[in-house]
Amino acid sequence: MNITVFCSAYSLDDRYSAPAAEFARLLGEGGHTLVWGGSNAGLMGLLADGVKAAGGKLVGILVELLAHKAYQGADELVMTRDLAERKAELLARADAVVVLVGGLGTLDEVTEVLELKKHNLHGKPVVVLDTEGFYDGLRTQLRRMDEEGFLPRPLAELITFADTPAEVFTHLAAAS
Ligand SMILES: C/C(=C\CNc1ncnc2c1ncn2[C@@H]1O[C@H](COP(=O)(O)O)[C@@H](O)[C@H]1O)CO
Repeated sequence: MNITVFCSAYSLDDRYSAPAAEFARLLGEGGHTLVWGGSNAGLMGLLADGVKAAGGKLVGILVELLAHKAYQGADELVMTRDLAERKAELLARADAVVVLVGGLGTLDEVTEVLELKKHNLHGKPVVVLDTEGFYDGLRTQLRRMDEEGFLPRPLAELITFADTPAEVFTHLAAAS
């Protein structure tokens, strides 16, 4: 399975990096391919190192403006002209999307994927690994949208949340 992952470009403490490393190991050992932003920065680099060490493949979708942060050792690197083109490519290459902890870049990516799914422009599973309750706020906001009529279809059809790396793969298996 090609699994597109959105996550932080910053180095984070063990609370966040250990579950990301565990997720990377499971992805690689499962024989999956990591599709990601193609950077060696922070959690993105840790993720790629972990997938590679566990025998998985790496497909990096880079953007010209961040080419100097390219991960060395990917199986394939795709250069895109701008962030919009990169987001489209990250989704086009995915069988499923997984979201790890991250900042504005990650939030932008997952929001776009959900908006496209809302309009039935794709039907790919989207699973959030909610490490340390990092996404409690997002969960609350999305639930409120669901309960108060801001979504055209049930939230559960758009996104699922997992508490552990292993649970992410349980959700992905159930969706495929
Ligand atoms: C942090 C530094 C450079 C950032 N380099 C990036 N390289 C590749 N992809 C990136 C980078 N920054 C953001 N992205 C994309 O957004 C997500 C991470 O953003 P966040 O704001 O950290 O959550 C990630 O999924 C990428 O696709 C300087 O060292």
